Amino acid sequence: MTAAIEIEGLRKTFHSLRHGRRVAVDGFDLVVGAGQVHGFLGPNGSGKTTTLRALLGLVRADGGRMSVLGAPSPTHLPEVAGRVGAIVESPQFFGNFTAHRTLRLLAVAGGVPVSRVDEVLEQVGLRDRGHERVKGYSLGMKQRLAVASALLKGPELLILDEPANGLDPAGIREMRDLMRSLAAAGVTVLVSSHILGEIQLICDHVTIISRGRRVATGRVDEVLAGFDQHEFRVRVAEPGRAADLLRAAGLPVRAYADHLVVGQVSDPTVVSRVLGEQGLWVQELTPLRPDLESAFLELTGEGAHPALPRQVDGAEPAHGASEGLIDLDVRVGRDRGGDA
Ligand SMILES: Nc1ncnc2c1ncn2[C@@H]1O[C@H](COP(=O)(O)OP(=O)(O)OP(=O)(O)O)[C@@H](O)[C@H]1O
Repeated sequence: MTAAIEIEGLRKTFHSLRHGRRVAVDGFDLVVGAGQVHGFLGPNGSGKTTTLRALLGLVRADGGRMSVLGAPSPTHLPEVAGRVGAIVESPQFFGNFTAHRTLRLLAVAGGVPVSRVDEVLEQVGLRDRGHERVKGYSLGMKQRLAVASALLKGPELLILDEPANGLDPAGIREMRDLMRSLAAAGVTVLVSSHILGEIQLICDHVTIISRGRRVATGRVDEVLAGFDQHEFRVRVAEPGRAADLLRAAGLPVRAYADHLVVGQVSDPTVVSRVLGEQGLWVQELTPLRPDLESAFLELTGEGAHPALPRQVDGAEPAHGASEGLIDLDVRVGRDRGGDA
């Protein structure tokens, strides 16, 4: 697998008079294969933005090795900068400019043919509104304009930090469709988010960070498989008696108002046979698949279950580069200051 992004052992600690020492990223590893749509998940403050900023040379890492499209980062980023689009936090645009004018200026500044402006406006679904002033745009439209600006140079790798942040459900759906169409066009996408349902719908791979460390990585279905407890929802007349029978057969059972949840079911016919043999006919027998949200909550500490693995991470570490700061054409939003 060709890696579009490799991070190995990234470390970053912030020091400030007000908050003292704050370890943001603590030996973090990430590998994004070319062609993947890779979700980068973590709770607030877990180190996602710091990781992306370090990768893009916007903050100096304390240690670790990184590469982008094979180029050691940040030292050799300029060599691949033209092939990478990135949006780290919400970019600011001049409200009095139209999207068209904004993009035209960015195209000229970036040495990109201005004919790209209409193409990217079309790509993000803003072509009809491209001659309106940005100050009249919804948040979702501004986010799409940000993506359009990152697409101007036709990047093969797109890095998006929380693109769905603050969007309403319609805006999130638009962003999801946009990312899907980019993926279909062969763009590798790394997208950070804490909106898990969206990530599950969009991404084929996922890496989960908690307190600056990777706690899971892999294909979404592989990560979820680690959390499959083979549970089934069972509806049956006389649920009390059914629960006793199933427990006597050695299966863990949780009773709810109108159904039972039976665990460790490797073969569902066992459930129907145990109950059917005693004249209890099963009305519903539905597998309960783990979703990314429950896996995330287990891995990041909230709702942790002692019986579940805390670490489902079996990936190989990445190999990358050294340190130093460079200037990369990245759309950056609010800067929280601190040491860089
Ligand atoms: N410039 C800075 N100065 C001091 N501390 C910082 C700075 N940037 C980040 N931090 C701290 O580093 C930790 C990780 O923050 P980071 O923004 O990387 O997390 P995140 O996962 O992106 O969270 P969110 O989803 O809330 O943006 C937090 O404790 C944060 O307060």
